[in-house]
Parts: sequence; structure tokens; C-alpha cells
Amino acid sequence: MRSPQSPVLSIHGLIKDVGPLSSLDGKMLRVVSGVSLTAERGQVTALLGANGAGKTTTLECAQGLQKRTGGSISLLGQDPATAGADLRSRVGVMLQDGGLPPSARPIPLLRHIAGLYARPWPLEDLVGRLGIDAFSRTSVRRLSGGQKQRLALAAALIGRPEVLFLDEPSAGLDPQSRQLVFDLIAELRDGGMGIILTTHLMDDAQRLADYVYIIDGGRNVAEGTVHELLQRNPVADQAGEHVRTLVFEAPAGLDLAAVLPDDVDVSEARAGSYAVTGALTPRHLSALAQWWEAKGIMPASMSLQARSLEDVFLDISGKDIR
Ligand SMILES: Nc1ncnc2c1ncn2[C@@H]1O[C@H](COP(=O)(O)OP(=O)(O)OP(=O)(O)O)[C@@H](O)[C@H]1O
Repeated sequence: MRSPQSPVLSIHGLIKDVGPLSSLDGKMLRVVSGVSLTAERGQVTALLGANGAGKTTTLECAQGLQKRTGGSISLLGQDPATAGADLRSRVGVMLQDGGLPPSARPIPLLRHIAGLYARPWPLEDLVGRLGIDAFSRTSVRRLSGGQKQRLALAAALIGRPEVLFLDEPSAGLDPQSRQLVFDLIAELRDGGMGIILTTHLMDDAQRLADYVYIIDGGRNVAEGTVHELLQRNPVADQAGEHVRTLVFEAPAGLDLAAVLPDDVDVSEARAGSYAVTGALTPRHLSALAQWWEAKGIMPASMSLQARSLEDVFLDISGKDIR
């Protein structure tokens, strides 16, 4: 558990039942079974979990959009279930489906939302930052998924919230838009905003999150900084050495097995794309480099990979599809 400094959000033992469901003979279904978490100012807190883990339900309860069955929630010091408009004006929410009116056009829509706040973000600046000028005359219903996503982020930010909730922020974004959105999130975090996001993309959590909660089956199953989670049960070989993978691109068909000792696995997953996995030491790297030098081979790209957050996540929550 991290020590709370000035949490923007704290959730203790959240329970959420839905139903009654006809598929359960009229019984209720417990979809969140005691989730607890805290999110700090000036940090990105990620809820990571497989499909159906309970991430969206947890955050919708935190935002006061769903009524909780049990547990306690404090958002900026208030209970979101009973708080009024004052709390809502301090919180920005970007939902998975955007929640934007289909016939609206981006600029008038953002201008309208800005009019609801005393100190909105200057419209032109936000529109420029998120590249909304490129589709400012298109109605919401005709926007692409990624354009809708950027507009939804602008709508969540225009009131300069103290806390920002993002549900799957990179869904549907192309690499350029994703970078743009990630840079903005990092800047807002550095400016002191508390940002809470859900994702099932390890890469998003690895790139953005200061602290990660892994949720599975409506429960907390692990938490920590990305670094702490990556240190958890690192893959070790029989001698206890940590396993790493060296990935590189080079001419196809190289006989690496002849160069490297047989304590490592060598594979060429597709022509010219190699992976060397094992308890790698400088000796392995040196053998490879000397051979490359002798043969005049310069790899087009190369990276040494330790365990990824995806490996940790699969270890914790299992490999079954949800
Ligand atoms: N009203 C409801 N009726 C029936 N089941 C529900 C209802 N609301 C949520 N659930 C179920 O609760 C579980 C948690 O849903 P939730 O949307 O919180 O998951 P999630 O972690 O956000 O998943 P995803 O990554 O797919 O968005 C799912 O199995 C979902 O089907």
C-alpha cells in the first residue's frame, strides 16, 4: 500500500451488485467485490484488468454515475453519491463511448461546455493542442473513433478539472494521436492534476502510470509502481539467474545456434527477426558482437527486454480469455 499524501480519490471495500438478472433466476450479480484504491494529486493511477474485471464499474461508482452497494468512496473529500454540482465542476470524465451529442459540431460543443465554467481552458489552445481544428466542421456522428476520443478528452478538460478520469484513453488512436494524448496527460500530471485511468493495455500503463492497481474478478489482485510490479517474481532459470530476451533485426537465415552456447534459446520468428532468450550475460552479448563484426553484420534494430508488465499481468490473472 502506498502512503496517502493528499489523495484526490480513495475507495475502501467497494461493493457493486447489478440486477436482478433473469439469467440468474432474478438474483443479483456481484460485479465488484471489495475494491480499494487511492489516487494522488500529480500522479497517474492506472486500473489494469482484463475485459469484465470491474474497472469501469469501479470508476463509475467513484464518479457518482452508478450507485454503490457497499464500501466508501471519497472524491476530493466528498462522497460522490451525495455530492452536488460543485464536485462535478472539479472533475473531468472521459467515457469509453464518448457520451457526446451526435449532431453537435466540435467547436460549438466545446464553447457551450466552456460556458458552464468560471475559468475554462482557453478554447483555441485546447483545440490546437488536440488537433481538433482538422475536423472542427464535422458533426460528432461522422467523426472517426480517434477524432471522437480527442474531442471527448477536450470536453473533459475544458473546465480545468482537479481530477481527470479516463476510460481506455488510447482506444482507437493512431500512433501520432496517441503520442499527442500521452504528452498532454504527462503535462497535466506534472501540473498537479490527479489522473485516474483504466486500461487493459500494458503498454499504456507502462508508459503513463505512476501507480498501478491490477483488478481481476472485481477484486484487487496486485498493486505497485510499474517498477515494483516488474520486480515481482521475475522469471528465473534453474540457477536463479534472471531471464532476458535480446531481440534484433538482421539479414534472414543466420545460424545463431552455432555462435551462442546452448544455454540460451534462439528463434527467428519471421525472416530476419531474431530472439535470443535465457540468462543472458555479457559473455553472450560479446560472442554475438564478435561474430557480427567478423561477418560484417550490423543489426537494423536491437533491444534487450526484461520482463514486461504483460508477463506480470498474465502471471497474476491467468491466461484464460474473459
Ligand atoms: N448492469 C449489468 N448487468 C449485468 N452485468 C453487468 C452489468 N454491469 C456490469 N456487468 C458485468 O460486470 C463485469 C464488470 O464490468 P466492467 O464494465 O466494470 O468491466 P471492465 O473491467 O471495465 O471491462 P472492459 O475492459 O471490457 O471495459 C462484467 O462482467 C460485466 O458484464
